[in-house]
Amino acid sequence: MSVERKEEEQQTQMISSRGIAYWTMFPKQIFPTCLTLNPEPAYKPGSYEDMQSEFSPLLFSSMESYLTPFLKNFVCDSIKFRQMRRVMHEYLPEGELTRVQGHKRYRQKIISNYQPLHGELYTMHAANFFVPSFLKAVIENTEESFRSIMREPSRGVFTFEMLQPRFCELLMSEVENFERWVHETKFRIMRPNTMNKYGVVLDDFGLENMLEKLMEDFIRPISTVFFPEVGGSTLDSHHGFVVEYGKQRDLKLGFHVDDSEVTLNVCLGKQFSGGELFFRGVRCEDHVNAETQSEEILDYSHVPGHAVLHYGWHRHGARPIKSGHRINLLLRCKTGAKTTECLVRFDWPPAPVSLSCGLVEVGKEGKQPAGRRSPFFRATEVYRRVLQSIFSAKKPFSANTKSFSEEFSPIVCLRPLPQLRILGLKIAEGSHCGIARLFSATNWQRLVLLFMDAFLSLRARLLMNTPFAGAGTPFAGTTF
Ligand SMILES: O=C(O)CCC(=O)C(=O)O
Ligand SMILES: [Fe+2]
Repeated sequence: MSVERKEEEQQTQMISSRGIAYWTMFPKQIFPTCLTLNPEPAYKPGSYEDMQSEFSPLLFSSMESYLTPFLKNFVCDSIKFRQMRRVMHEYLPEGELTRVQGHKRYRQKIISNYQPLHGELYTMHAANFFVPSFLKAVIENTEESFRSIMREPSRGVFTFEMLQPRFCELLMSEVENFERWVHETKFRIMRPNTMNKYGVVLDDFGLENMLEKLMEDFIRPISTVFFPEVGGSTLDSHHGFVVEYGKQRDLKLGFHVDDSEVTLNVCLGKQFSGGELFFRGVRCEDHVNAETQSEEILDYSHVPGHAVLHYGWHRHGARPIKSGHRINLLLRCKTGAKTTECLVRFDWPPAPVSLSCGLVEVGKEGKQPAGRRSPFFRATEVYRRVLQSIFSAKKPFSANTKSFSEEFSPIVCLRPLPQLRILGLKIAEGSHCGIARLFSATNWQRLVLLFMDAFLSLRARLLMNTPFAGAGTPFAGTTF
């Protein structure tokens, strides 16, 4: 019996005991409409921790508020669970599930064979890991406390002392031990990214939970203050690894942007010269090669124990190392991977905006609530990702996202995905453009909800199974 079938039966049995088994037999027929346009803001979703699934329980919780009222009112969580799981499967990109499962097996294989050297690294011991000034600032958790330990040598690049020397030593020694094990067992490991031939992914050999804590309890509070516009307060997934430079290691790192909203880069050691980190301004994907303004130029020399925190889209690279050996801990943090909590509603007029570089800078003259910094919006990137996520599912049109505005504005209806429609979406026309955020989640991408354009009062949403409002009618039926 297939796993799926078996699971289905088990679930049916479980539900039968409550006398409503038949609901689960024909889920699609019974519930052709599963999700609604508007989540209920005050809705309290249930917990899906106990449900066996390939998806994160958080994903189910966050999706629950988008269920139709009919489904939401069901007392039986299994029914909701099944419906949501069905929708996720329907919209999951081909191969994604296989990839995720393959990586899970890869990690399990390492973790069940590799013997850690320093067990104390594997759970968060803040007092042992961080320098007191850093800890104090995070505990106080105010912009002032963070600024009191930080420098901002270039806009959006923050540097501060963070890790205790002993922690750095232990982590480097653990990495060395892991590499020894890899060498001895001839285990084929995946390197942190395509640019590094050396370095290891810390999440792959057991440090995932500790690094998740590092992101949640230490980096997210800081990002909430300094990187709100890219979802700093909702960072919910990370990629943690070390990079190594030196003789018989990587020598430098080319100019690039990270696949992250916010990146933490901390030097662990050891002795070295050269290898400076250089920054050249934040750009969206379409403009990564655009000119650099003089005020965007920053060269930074790494100091062991000291951290740099920056936008993932801040263009940067590392200069060649001249001597010695440099090891850095990298934590690339992303938002929206696990939950849709990042459905941030921009509640102030975002005007004026400019799309000259796809990087929308908002607010110089615009009104902003006190305490908010003038933010960047990676509008082009957001649109691209929204479209890509839709297109890659079924390829309804030739996915030339650049000509999106001519092709689809102002009303978009993705016919081959009849349930998915974006209405009233006006993109990148002239000098005005709304604020749009992609609230993606690994598997939730097909279900992208979204967007608003407060400036133009246009609303664009990705609709699920809701009636088409009719071409030419800006969708204005709802407000956030
Ligand atoms: O070597 C460094 O400090 C930069 C590393 C980096 O930017 C990366 O791995 O993405
Ligand atoms: Fe990087």
